[in-house]
Amino acid sequence: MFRTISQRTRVFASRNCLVLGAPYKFIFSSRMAEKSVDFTNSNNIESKTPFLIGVAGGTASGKSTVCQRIMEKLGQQHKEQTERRVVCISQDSFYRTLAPSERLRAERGQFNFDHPDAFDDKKLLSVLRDILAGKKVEVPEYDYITNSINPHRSHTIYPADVVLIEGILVFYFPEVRELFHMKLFVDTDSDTRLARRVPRDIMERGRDLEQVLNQYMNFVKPAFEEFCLPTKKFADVIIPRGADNLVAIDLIVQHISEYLKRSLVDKSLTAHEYAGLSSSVPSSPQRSGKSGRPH
Ligand SMILES: Nc1ncnc2c1ncn2[C@@H]1O[C@H](COP(=O)(O)OP(=O)(O)O)[C@@H](O)[C@H]1O
Ligand SMILES: O=c1ccn([C@@H]2O[C@H](COP(=O)(O)O)[C@@H](O)[C@H]2O)c(=O)[nH]1
Repeated sequence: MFRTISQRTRVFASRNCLVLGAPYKFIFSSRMAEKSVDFTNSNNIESKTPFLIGVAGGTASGKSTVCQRIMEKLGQQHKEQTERRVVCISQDSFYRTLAPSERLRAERGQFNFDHPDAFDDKKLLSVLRDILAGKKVEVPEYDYITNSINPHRSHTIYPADVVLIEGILVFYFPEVRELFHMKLFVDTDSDTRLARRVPRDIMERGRDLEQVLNQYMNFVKPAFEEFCLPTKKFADVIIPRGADNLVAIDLIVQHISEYLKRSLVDKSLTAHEYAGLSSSVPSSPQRSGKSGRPH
C-alpha cells in the first residue's frame, strides 16, 4: 500500500498518513497524490496548475515557521515576488469582515476567531481556484490589532509552481481541503503552543496577559479540540514538533525540489501527474465520498 522511498528516516505510518519523526524509513502514501484538478485559464487555455500544499495545525504550532523554513531551504525567501517559484499564503488573510456588534465583541475579547464561521471560506475557495487556474491574485493583509483586514495593504501573489497555504482550519472546509495536492499537519503539544502564543500575542498582536489567557481558555482551546484537531486525520504527513523537526522539513523540501526540477525539465508536467508518480494506494476518504465535515 505504501511506496518506500528511502531507508534513512523512521516514519510512523498509519494507513493513510505519515508521522515524520526519527530514523528508519521514509514511506510515501498516495494520499499526497491523488488530486485531479483540471482548470482552464481566463483565455480558455489549459494552464499548468501549481502544486498546492495545505499546512494545518493549532495556533502557534509553528505553521508559519515551517513554511518559512521550507521557503528558505528552497532558496525562495529573498527572491523578488515575481521570481518566486514557491509562495506562501496565510488563511488569516481570509478572516471575514465583522459586523459592528461582532467588532465590539472582538474588542472585548469576546469574539471567537477560532470558529470556522469567523472565516470567509468562499473567498478562500475562490482565490485558491484562481491560483490553480494560473491567475495572479490579490491576498488581503490581516491586522490582528484591529481584528480586521488592513484596507491599505494587500499582497499580490504571482503564478508560482508551488503554493503553501497555512492556517488553523485549512482542512476544515471540504471544498478547500479537496484542492490540496499534499496536506501537512504541524503537531506541537498544547503546552508548547500556549507558551509560544502568550509572548507572541503580547509582543506582536497588542494583547495583555489576561486577554491572551481568557481568549485561550474561552475560545482557542475548545475550538482547537472541536474544529482543528479532528482535521489531523486528513493529513498526508504529520510533523511532530514543527520547525524543530529538521528531518521532516528536509524530506518535504526534497519532495518539493524534485517537483520543481521535474517541472522545469518537463514543462507540460502537471501537479496532478507529478503527484501521481508517487501514487499506488486507493482514494482518500473525501474522494471516495466517505467523509464530509471533520466531526
Ligand atoms: N521551533 C520553535 N522554537 C521556538 N519558537 C518557535 C518555534 N516555532 C515557532 N516558534 C515561535 O512561536 C510563535 C508561533 O510560531 P508560528 O510559526 O507563527 O506559529 P503558527 O503559524 O502555527 O501560529 C512565533 O513567535 C515563533 O517565532
Ligand atoms: O483578530 C484576530 C484573528 C485571529 N486571532 C487568533 O489567531 C489565531 C490563528 O493564527 P495562528 O497564527 O495560527 O496562531 C487563532 O487562534 C485566533 O485566535 C486573534 O487572536 N485575533
